[in-house]
Amino acid sequence: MRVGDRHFRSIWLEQDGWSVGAIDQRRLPHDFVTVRLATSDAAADAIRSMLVRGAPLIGATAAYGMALAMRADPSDAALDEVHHTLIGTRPTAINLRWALDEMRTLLRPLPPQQRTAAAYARATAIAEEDIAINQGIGRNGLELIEKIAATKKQGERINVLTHCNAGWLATVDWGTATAPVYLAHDRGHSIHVWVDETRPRNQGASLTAWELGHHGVPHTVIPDNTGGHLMQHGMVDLVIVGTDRVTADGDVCNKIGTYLKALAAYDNGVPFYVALPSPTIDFSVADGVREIPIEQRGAEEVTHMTGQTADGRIETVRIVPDGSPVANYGFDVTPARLVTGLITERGVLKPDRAALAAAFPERTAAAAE
Ligand SMILES: CSC[C@H]1O[C@H](OP(=O)(O)O)[C@H](O)[C@@H]1O
Repeated sequence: MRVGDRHFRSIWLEQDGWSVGAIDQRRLPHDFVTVRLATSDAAADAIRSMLVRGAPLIGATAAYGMALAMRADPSDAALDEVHHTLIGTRPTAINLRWALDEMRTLLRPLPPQQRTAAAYARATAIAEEDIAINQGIGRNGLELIEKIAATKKQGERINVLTHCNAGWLATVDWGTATAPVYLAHDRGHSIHVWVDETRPRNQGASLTAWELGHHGVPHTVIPDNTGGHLMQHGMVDLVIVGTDRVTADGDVCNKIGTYLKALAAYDNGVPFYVALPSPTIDFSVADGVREIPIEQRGAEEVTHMTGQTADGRIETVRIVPDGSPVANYGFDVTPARLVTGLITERGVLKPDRAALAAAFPERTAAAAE
């Protein structure tokens, strides 16, 4: 998407045809820095450190990581080792496992000498597919926004609330939750986004606000605890969030705090939508609260904050007393009963097994094998 007068994706194949470029999202919003990943270990470190983050993007990065590994050593042992290394980087987003299993299923039967070219072709296809899927999500979500626009006076603002970053930075391009917003804005609708800052890593304040600002979308950054108040006062027309894993029964795992937004939305009759590409559906699990592994990240993400001083220096400061214990759960699960609809590339679906199976029969067949 747009960064000033240039267009970027979140990940790309470099001119050399084999190394991988990515935006260092840890440096945003203060510095726009790109990096070149030249080994599968560098790809794994990029995922672990959240240099790249967002369910679809870590899947695409892992796919390219396997291609980098095959370029270095296309043996069976190397294939198994890189699959094991990459799948262990982050446990919650199912896109990571989906992409790695796709790659291994493709590569395993091939003679080693054919694996590198096949790996790069499939990794590139996964990235291109993500863009096309997100454009489909955008079109299907736009219909929801335009239905709301039709109930408002000419030019009256449509207010969307989102949590964390499910924007183009969380995918290869366009984003999931933001794709309908970008399309609505580009079509001239008066759309505004309440952006949850999303403690502790502040993906909303640092990434979603940065994205929307570069695209010219009106937005307001709010502390995480504000959404319920806004909904009580009729200031939110709909909530659209992303997700890291949706179960066969429609439970939604997403950034910590999403469940609380869903409860507030349910209590105030605000439509709560989740935007997702089909690789985010995990047909092998039903009960999200009990079956989805929730990543716990380091205490330093809670005890410290990083920001920019008035004279432009980047500083990290402690905000929690030394010695105070910390819990840092990265995700939570919103039960399907709190979800109004799932915005997918194949339409807006009810959050239930029958709707998901009907929309994606090929995925349910594969899960049954
Ligand atoms: C389009 S999926 C984005 C999803 O991923 C984020 O998690 P993280 O920033 O930790 O990778 C968050 O849960 C977003 O909703």
